[in-house]
Amino acid sequence: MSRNNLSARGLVRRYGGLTAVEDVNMDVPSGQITGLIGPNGAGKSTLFSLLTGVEQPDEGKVLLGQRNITRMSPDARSRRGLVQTFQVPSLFPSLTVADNLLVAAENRRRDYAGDLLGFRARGRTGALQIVDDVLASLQLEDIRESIAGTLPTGALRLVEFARALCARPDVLLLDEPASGLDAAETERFSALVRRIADDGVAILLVDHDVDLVFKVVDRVYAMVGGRVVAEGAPAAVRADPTVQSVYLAQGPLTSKNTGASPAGGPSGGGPPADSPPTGGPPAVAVSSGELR
Ligand SMILES: Nc1ncnc2c1ncn2[C@@H]1O[C@H](COP(=O)(O)OP(=O)(O)OP(=O)(O)O)[C@@H](O)[C@H]1O
Repeated sequence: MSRNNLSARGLVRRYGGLTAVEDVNMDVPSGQITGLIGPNGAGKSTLFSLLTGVEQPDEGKVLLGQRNITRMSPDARSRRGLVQTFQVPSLFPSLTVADNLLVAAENRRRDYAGDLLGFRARGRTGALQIVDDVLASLQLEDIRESIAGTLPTGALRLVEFARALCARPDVLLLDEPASGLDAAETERFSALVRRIADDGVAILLVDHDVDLVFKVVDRVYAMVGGRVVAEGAPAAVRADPTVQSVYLAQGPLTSKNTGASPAGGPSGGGPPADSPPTGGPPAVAVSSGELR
C-alpha cells in the first residue's frame, strides 16, 4: 500500500540573531529509513521540532504527502499519520502496557485503510485488535499487563515504539530510540525498524549512535551549523570530507569518538510522565562536546 511521504522545503528557524535551521530541504520517503546526524548545536532537534509541529518555521514548509501541514499542531499531524517517539518514553507510568497502547490506537480517529503488520482496524474493537497485533508482532505479549512505570529501559523503549505503531503511522519520527538499549536490544530494535519500513512506513531516525544510524538507514542527512552539508547513501556521507572533518577531528568516524552514550541519551526531551502521548516538547540540546 502506498503511504504518505514527509518532506521539508526551505525550512528556516531563527532564534534572535541565531539561525538554527537554515534553508533545509529533506525527504523522508515511504518504505525507507532516513537518518539525521550532526554535532552538538547542528540544528537536529530544531529541525525535528519543525517536522513534528512543536516549533513553527520562519520560512519554508512541511508536507505530508501533497498536504501542507506547516501550521498544524503536533496532535493534528499525529492524527494524520505523522507519529513520533520521544527521547524519554511518553507512556503513562501507572497504566498497563496494553492500556497505554490502547490510548494511542484510539487517538487516531481516521479510518485506517492500511494493513500495517498485516492487520486492519475499525473502531474500538479494531483498536484492541491493533494493540494485540502490535504486541504479538513485537513479541511483547508477556508484558501486556505490566504497569509501564515498572519496566526496565529496554522494555520501555520497545513499548514506546509499540505505542507509536498503534497510532498507525505513515511517517514515524524516532528521536534517540536506541538510547539506553544494550547491544542485543539495539540489534532487535534495528530489525524491527527495518520491518516497519518494509511495510511502507517512512522513518526518520535521529540517534547519538552514528554507527547505528549508518548501519540501519537507507539515506542519511548530515547537518552542521543549521545547514545540511551532506546527504545520500550512508557510505558516501560517512566518507564526505566535511562530515569527516566535523566529526573526526580525533580520528575515524566511529562510535568511540562520537560521544554516543550507551547508558542512555544525555538529553531530556519528551513530555512529563503523565502527559498525553502526542505533542510533547522538543528534544533538549545535549551537553557540549557530544556528537550525534
Ligand atoms: N529555544 C531556543 N532558543 C534559543 N536558541 C536555541 C533554542 N533551541 C535551540 N537553540 C540553538 O539553536 C542551535 C541548534 O540547536 P539544536 O538543539 O537544534 O541542535 P542539535 O543538533 O539538536 O544539538 P544537540 O545534539 O546538542 O541536541 C543551537 O545553537 C542552540 O543553542
